[in-house]
Amino acid sequence: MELLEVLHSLTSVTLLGAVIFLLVLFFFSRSRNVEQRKEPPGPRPLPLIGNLLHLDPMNPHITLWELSKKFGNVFTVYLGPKKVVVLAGYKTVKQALVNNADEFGDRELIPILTEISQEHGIIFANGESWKEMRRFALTTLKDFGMGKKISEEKIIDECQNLMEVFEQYKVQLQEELSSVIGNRQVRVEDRKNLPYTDAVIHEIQRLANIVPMSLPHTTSQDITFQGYFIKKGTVVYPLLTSVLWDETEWETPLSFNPSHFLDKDGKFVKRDAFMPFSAGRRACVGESLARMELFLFFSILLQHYRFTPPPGVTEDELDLTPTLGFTLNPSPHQLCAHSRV
Ligand code: HEM
Repeated sequence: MELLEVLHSLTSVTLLGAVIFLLVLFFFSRSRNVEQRKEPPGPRPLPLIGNLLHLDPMNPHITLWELSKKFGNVFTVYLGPKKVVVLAGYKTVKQALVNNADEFGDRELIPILTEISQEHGIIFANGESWKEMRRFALTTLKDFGMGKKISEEKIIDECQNLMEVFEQYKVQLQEELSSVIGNRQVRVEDRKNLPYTDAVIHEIQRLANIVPMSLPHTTSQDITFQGYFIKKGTVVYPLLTSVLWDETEWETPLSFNPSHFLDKDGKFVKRDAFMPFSAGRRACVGESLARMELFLFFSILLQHYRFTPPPGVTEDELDLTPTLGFTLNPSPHQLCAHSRV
């Protein structure tokens, strides 16, 4: 009987010891894991709503940009229950999208959109289908004449239609034609001789920042990035606002300054942090076409018209605050176009 009791108490002690041992083991392995898998920091989320209360719904990109100043260039926010890793600043966004293009190159698939597109198309697709469609789109755009004569003619036609619309309002002639362009038709090849116009267009794109959070990416595999562990399938926002307005890259990040793109002799200079079309394997497919359109529309319109606020409104009174939709758009407002010819 006594022997049984001794055995019984021995078993209890052994069991207790084993449990304590396992607990200690679990604790240490967990803390080592946490150490190894340090996740990007971020504001403390609330259950269900996450960090939604931290975000300005009208300007989420601005709030995220401000949060990056507090939590660093790689940080986590919860949009409701959804975890998002935000990448901020030119160097970090470039390191992720260009140097780690494969790991950060998948698109977040939004269920309703994938349902509609059946995962075909380019924007909301991944894998082989995306690769094929992207290649096809780029080839087709090239065949269609992206950057060549055919599309140039089409864009010029469109621009003339737009000018006819202005003409209907019998706009007033007020200023002379730009001395750089003169009276003849502007062509794409004129861009290199119009460094100031080119710099102004770039500066508008930089400051206007029309796709402020790019499009959502996801990680295609686990990755340790700048010392932080990011799990495969995590949604990633490359915060283009923080690139286009990066204080370490631009002399006057928040004010309009075409000199950002001009050297001391007035020649156009490219800037690495000019990334409105994003970068890496998911960068905008339509960049060349969009750049050509912007140049032709802008220079032809300015060649023919001088734009002013409507009578009774000063330039300072114009509300240029953009409205947030899929992209940042100008809010509707009235302008006067005064014919210059
Ligand atoms: C000023 C005009 C434009 C801007 C600022 C712009 C900007 C962007 C940005 C920031 C992205 C996301 C890239 C990323 O996920 O990292 C994108 C993707 C894309 N853009 Fe544009 N875009 C413009 C015009 C166009 C045009 C004219 C086209 C079509 C001809 C186009 C087609 C696309 C496509 C298909 C994608 C998805 C690429 C992919 O997921 O592989 N874009 N664009």
